[in-house]
Amino acid sequence: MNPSDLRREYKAAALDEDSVDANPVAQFRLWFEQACSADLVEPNAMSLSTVDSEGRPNIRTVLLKAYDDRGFVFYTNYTGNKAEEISQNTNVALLFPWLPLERQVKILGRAEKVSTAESMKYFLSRPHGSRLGAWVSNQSKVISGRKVLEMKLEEIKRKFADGEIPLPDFWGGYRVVPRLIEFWQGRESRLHDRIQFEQTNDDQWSVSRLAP
Ligand SMILES: Cc1cc2nc3c(=O)[nH]c(=O)nc-3n(C[C@H](O)[C@H](O)[C@H](O)COP(=O)(O)O)c2cc1C
Repeated sequence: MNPSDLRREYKAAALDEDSVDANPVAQFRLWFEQACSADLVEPNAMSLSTVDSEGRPNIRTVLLKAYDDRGFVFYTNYTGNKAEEISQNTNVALLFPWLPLERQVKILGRAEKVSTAESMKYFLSRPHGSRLGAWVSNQSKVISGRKVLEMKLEEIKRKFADGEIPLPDFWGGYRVVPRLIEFWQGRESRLHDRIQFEQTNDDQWSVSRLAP
């Protein structure tokens, strides 16, 4: 298939300054609920972009696990590449590609670790296998083969055979505190709607429409 032959008009919906919620987190909630109701695969999947110490970007998918006016939370290993990059530069970007709804949401902000209590609460809510998995994976490190993971899993199972699986001290959440949130709704003839919220100095949100 030639990618230049792939073409589709976006006609599903519109977004304008009058109908958008004045609070971008409330607007996010509306679209997130619609993404969940539309049965999208992993509606909470988002691309997370970081930069390394030399300003080179990196990207990967993570899962949104909580959000409110304070920001957008995901969980990960605190020793992997993304954590290393965040420790050097807290500026990150998130992107939700809700393509069947002809929508994307972009969030720019600063990543900060959530409290241990918050990570603990989430960790204990995870299924048994996921809790074991957090202990097994030395995230982002080169390993000689899958066997390494399987052997480590057996070791960890033996170690915690008699009780609860505790929160590893190298695992937890980050909250992305937003300074900019953009809602993109596809429209006909590529004249898409882009409504951008930007944080002002007095903690308010200023709203603008951007050209597509
Ligand atoms: C659908 C999907 C969901 C994912 N969710 C997470 C997640 O919530 N946390 C995480 O650490 N990695 C998650 N991953 C794996 C990451 O994309 C990535 O491979 C991993 O975090 C290592 O990234 P890093 O080496 O840049 O630190 C997910 C991958 C996919 C495809």
